[in-house]
Amino acid sequence: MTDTNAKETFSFQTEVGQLLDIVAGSLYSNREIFLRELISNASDACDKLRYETLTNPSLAKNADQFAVLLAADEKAKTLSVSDNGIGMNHDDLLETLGTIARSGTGAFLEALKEGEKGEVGLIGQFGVGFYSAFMVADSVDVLTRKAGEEQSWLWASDGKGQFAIEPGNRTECGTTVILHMKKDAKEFLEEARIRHIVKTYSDHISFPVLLDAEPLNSASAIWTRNPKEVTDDQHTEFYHHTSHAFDKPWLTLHNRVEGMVSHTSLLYVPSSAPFDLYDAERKSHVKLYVNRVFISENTKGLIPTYLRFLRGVVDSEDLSLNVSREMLQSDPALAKIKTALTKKVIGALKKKAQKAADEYSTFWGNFGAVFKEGLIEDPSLRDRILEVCRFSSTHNGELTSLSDYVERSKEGQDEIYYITGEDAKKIAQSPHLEGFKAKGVEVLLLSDHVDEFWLQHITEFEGKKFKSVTRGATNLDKISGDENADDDSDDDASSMGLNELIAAIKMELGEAVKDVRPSKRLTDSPVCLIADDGDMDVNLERLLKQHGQLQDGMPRILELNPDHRMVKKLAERAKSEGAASDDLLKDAAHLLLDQARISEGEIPADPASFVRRLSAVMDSAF
Ligand SMILES: Nc1ncnc2c1ncn2[C@@H]1O[C@H](COP(=O)(O)OP(=O)(O)OP(=O)(O)O)[C@@H](O)[C@H]1O
Repeated sequence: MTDTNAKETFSFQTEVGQLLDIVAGSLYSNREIFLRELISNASDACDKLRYETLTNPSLAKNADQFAVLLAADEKAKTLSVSDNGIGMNHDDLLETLGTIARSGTGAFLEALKEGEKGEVGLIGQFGVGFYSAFMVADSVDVLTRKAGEEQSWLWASDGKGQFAIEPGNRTECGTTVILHMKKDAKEFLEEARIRHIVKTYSDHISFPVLLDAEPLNSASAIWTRNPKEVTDDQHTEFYHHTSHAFDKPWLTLHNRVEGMVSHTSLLYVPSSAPFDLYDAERKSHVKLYVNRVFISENTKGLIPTYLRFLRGVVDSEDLSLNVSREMLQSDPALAKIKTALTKKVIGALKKKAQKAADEYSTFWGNFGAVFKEGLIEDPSLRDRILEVCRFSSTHNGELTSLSDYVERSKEGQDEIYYITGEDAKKIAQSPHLEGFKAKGVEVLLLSDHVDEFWLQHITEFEGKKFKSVTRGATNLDKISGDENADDDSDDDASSMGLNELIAAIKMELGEAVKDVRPSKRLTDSPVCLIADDGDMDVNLERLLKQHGQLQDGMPRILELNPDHRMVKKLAERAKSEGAASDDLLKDAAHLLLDQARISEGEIPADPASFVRRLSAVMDSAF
């Protein structure tokens, strides 16, 4: 229990202390953003209380009159920001105004650690929330009372390592933040300055922001305005406010849908990837409003998880206000909104991809891996999703669509070739590609984990089957390739001794390989490993092993390049008398297998034996 009469003193969390040192000492030119942050918090508090009053109307007497009040006292040198929102109790104060609550603040500190001191200028972009008050104030008081509770509290700090909490004397719920302004920050007490700051940064706030009872902002939710009347700067401010991001929106989608389930959506695609994009929870971050009433930050069932990079709001008057957040998730109307939004977003991406391929590549670099999850998750929209997917390929350094790939495919080519792996640069160098490159046959280079998985679900595109170049036999002969690049390897395997070499290698390697055979896909490298047609692709096997979902891999097929000088020499040796007891041939069999493994980025199965054999072979060369 808290002793309600005593004044208690606490130390800030270490990171807050560090942050406050930076904030308080900064002669930062954009200090005015402190007001944006405080108004944003006040507006969030009103949103929260308005939601609570849906189920408990007695919580707010003036539920229709939520507002943010600003008051400047030039004599006392104080500026106060008040709201009649949810308020905070003793525990809330301890939890939030003493620790780092917002992700942006943590990111700011990280950037600061990595970067130069000059990066302090980034405060404006990151926004450090409540703590930015200390850029302009010597000390800050917070007088607050939580809705539904009798006790109010006064939090006070000079931002120098400690803060105090004691009982306060507030009669209504809500919060007042009182800033005791620094000498050099008196400008922020001037009416004109305040008016300008609010208009610049907080016009989108949907509650009235009043200075001496005079409204300073439009106080209409930005998404309810005519899209043509919202400027880019206003969008950016709203995007920052609603998503706690600090970049600019790459794409803005503002739509109104009338019909069975009417709704307005204002969605943003960020221009850089948010921190939590790959969090296990895969949360959506689009806020749901019902008839202007804020419902939830992360409503499940509103946005598909593969569009979790979207930010913004959706507001519908056709959802019920009188059900819990959980029940709302299973409302069929919500599912209809989700489908409509998804189609809109994919449609807009398609347009961007067609009209601004360069920009689209940047988007794809940020979010492509997440977006491709939709190929698995959303079978009903698979074709539309596939249409806007882009892939690296051996064609050139640019991304390609599947349709363009198909258009470029060679005569007789009825497959879409791909190679998967973890590192785009490495797979581009893979020996498996040699034969394809020589024939000018394009191969998709797929380096996202998700690629392995959607390829299990989608087997063809425009009548052409997807085919891994690291699995099964290749049929490059039937494809008419580029001039002079045709394979003219000597097929007389027996006269070369190739059959004998293959037999010797098989004998020596035993069950370590599934088969040994001449290769059609190699031109420069002597060997490579291939998965058999029915077996698991090499990269998928590697991924599953990494995640502990697979113990042992399948034996692979070892392919030899019959045109390679070393293979030819070995073949000659295999043909000669005494081959059966030729130690060098035996060592070479193991070394070839290890070499194929190494070229895939793996380590030899038995590194000690590998080194011994390598030494023996090198030794015999001198
Ligand atoms: N006026 C207020 N009324 C009620 N709670 C507030 C108010 N101002 C701040 N808080 C509480 O303090 C917390 C910390 O605020 P701060 O501005 O530092 O970060 P934040 O607003 O949580 O960050 P983000 O903007 O990323 O959500 C808020 O989450 C909120 O719980």
